[in-house]
Amino acid sequence: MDDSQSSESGTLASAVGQRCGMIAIVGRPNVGKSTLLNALVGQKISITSRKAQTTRHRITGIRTEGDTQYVFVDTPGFQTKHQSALNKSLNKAVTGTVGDVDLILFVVEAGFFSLKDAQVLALIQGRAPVILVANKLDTMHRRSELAPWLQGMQQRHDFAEFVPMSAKAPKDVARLLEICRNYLPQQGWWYQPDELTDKSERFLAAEIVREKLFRLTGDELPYTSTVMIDKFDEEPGKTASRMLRIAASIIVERDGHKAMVIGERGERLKRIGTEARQELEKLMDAKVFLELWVKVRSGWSDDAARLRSYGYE
Ligand SMILES: Nc1nc2c(ncn2[C@@H]2O[C@H](COP(=O)(O)OP(=O)(O)OP(=O)(O)O)[C@@H](O)[C@H]2O)c(=O)[nH]1
Repeated sequence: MDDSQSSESGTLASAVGQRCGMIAIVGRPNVGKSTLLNALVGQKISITSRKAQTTRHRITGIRTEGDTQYVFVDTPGFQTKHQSALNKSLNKAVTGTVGDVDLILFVVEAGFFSLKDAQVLALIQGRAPVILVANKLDTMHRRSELAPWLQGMQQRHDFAEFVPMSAKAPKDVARLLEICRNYLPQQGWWYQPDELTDKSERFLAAEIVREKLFRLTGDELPYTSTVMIDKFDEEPGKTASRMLRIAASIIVERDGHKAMVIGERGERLKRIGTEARQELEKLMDAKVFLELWVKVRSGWSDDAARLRSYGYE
């Protein structure tokens, strides 16, 4: 057997028996989508909060377990308007392969079904198989009401399965993962098995800067503006805590947008940097040094506007 043959069969051999597919997690705000996603992926990759609507963007998490690679999408009400560069590129990679998701986890609170839940359910009719995840089971006081409630739910949609559970109970999460596996096609993995480590933090850094950028500029800034992470280095710390050096570029279309982002005497950019740094430190449990640049896409003139936001400010 010559070299080319052996490497080819090596690739095939590695894909045999593998499963891989895309799973969308949908539901109205506050039902626990982010909590579930984090638990399924096994790492904090999505921002959770008691406040509704904290998930602004689609964040994809990848979990590789045994023979299966699960690619998760967190989609608040199928919002597509504020898509990040990350998600666009991930989506491109993924849609090229499958066209659509393989499985939808429709998350509701066990025992409840509101108009908002119905609106989300209407969006997913006729798509991939849908599993009803009846989350927050731990908060349901009368368990005897579960069976009739589930029966009522079956009238609303031809759900593939019902999974009453709590996203906060690891055993429930492991069971859900096993169930999901059955819906993923047999095909080779799209990502490295260890993907979702440094990279996801890098992605997350861009998401957070982006979130602060849009929140602090209001509706003024066009959504064509993007954030790119130029540097994401972990420094070997002298102390036990981690130390991250992150440099990011906010890329805008026009000089006028650049001025808008920078604000008067650099105030707005400074605030974006400070708020992003504080949140990153909390999420990544690290001391963060964040450097932000504002660049105009045409020409990439990165002359002015640099902000250093040091951890010891
Ligand atoms: N008791 C209990 N609380 C849960 C469970 N899952 C999530 N929560 C809580 O519900 C709240 C909302 O959870 P999130 O994961 O942020 O909800 P979300 O659906 O992502 O919300 P949006 O980002 O607004 O779309 C948080 O306070 C979670 O801690 C659960 O199984 N049991």
